[in-house]
Amino acid sequence: MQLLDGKKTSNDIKNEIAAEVQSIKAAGGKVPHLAAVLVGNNGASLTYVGSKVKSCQEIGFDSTLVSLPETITEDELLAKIKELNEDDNLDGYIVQLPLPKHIDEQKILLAIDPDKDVDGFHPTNFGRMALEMESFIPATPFGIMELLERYKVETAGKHTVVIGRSHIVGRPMSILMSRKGNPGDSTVTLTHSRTKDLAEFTKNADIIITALGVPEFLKADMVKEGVTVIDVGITRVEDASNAKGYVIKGDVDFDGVSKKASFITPVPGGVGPMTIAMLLKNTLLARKMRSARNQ
Ligand SMILES: Nc1nc(=O)c2c([nH]1)NC[C@@H]1CN(c3ccc(C(=O)N[C@@H](CCC(=O)O)C(=O)O)cc3)C=[N+]21
Repeated sequence: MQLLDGKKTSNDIKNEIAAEVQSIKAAGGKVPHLAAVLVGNNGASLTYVGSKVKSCQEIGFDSTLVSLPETITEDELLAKIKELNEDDNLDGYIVQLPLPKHIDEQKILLAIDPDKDVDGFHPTNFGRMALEMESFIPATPFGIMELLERYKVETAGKHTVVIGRSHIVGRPMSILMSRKGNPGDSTVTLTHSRTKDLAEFTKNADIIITALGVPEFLKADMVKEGVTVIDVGITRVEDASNAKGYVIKGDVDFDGVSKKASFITPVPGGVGPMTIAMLLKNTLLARKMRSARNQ
């Protein structure tokens, strides 16, 4: 069994990006600038946005945290987005999800300039991804593709089963794995909450990518020998014995499934850290695209 070490790989990627930032600086260019918009103060969101800002500092990016009150109206948020779109000093930004219920998420995502949409959530970027054109690829699926590539997991002709059809993980993942190329060229089954006999699919899968949010859902008797398992689940489970008051659980019963797997991601330290690294990679791409357009 080979562990797909997201923590180590994300550090490698961050070092590669940091080196590129140094050469941009040496050539007198502008360093990439990422902004994160955070509405309200959900605990998990604060943690993620915090580590995004910290990572920017580590690798020499400029970063801006736009912190807005939970009570902000949709129009006020749209005005803020217009401002970010027009800011010539900004290469890319993300609007941290989920947003408060009184705000229409789709309306917000549509307002983001696709050239600054480093999350790759705008329909333009999603469409470009599906059509195998150059685009920003959503950071979590992008991170999974990068892990598969760096660890040389064979995907061509393999049966990939994706669990979960969310717009930010499951659906894009199913598209990316079916695209031409390496990683890719996979035969994909996208399963979800209405799927009957899920285990009949997972038992026949060469690669399982699970983004469900149900702790330890995938058990050893649901997978075949030699399977590759990518665990995108991160659920905070209360645990008084832990200093933080919670532990993070993935969708996979790691102890059981890892005994049968050829490759497997841990949680934490798997897909999560890769997500941040690939967001930085998208921001670097955004900067290069802007400088090619002479801005
Ligand atoms: N617009 C937007 N873009 C996102 O990319 C986005 C988002 N909204 N909303 C929430 C999800 C979730 N997400 C994670 C990022 C890093 C870790 C991560 O680094 N996890 C660590 C553990 C971190 C912890 O202690 O909680 C790990 O798995 O090792 C997890 C989850 C990005 N998301």
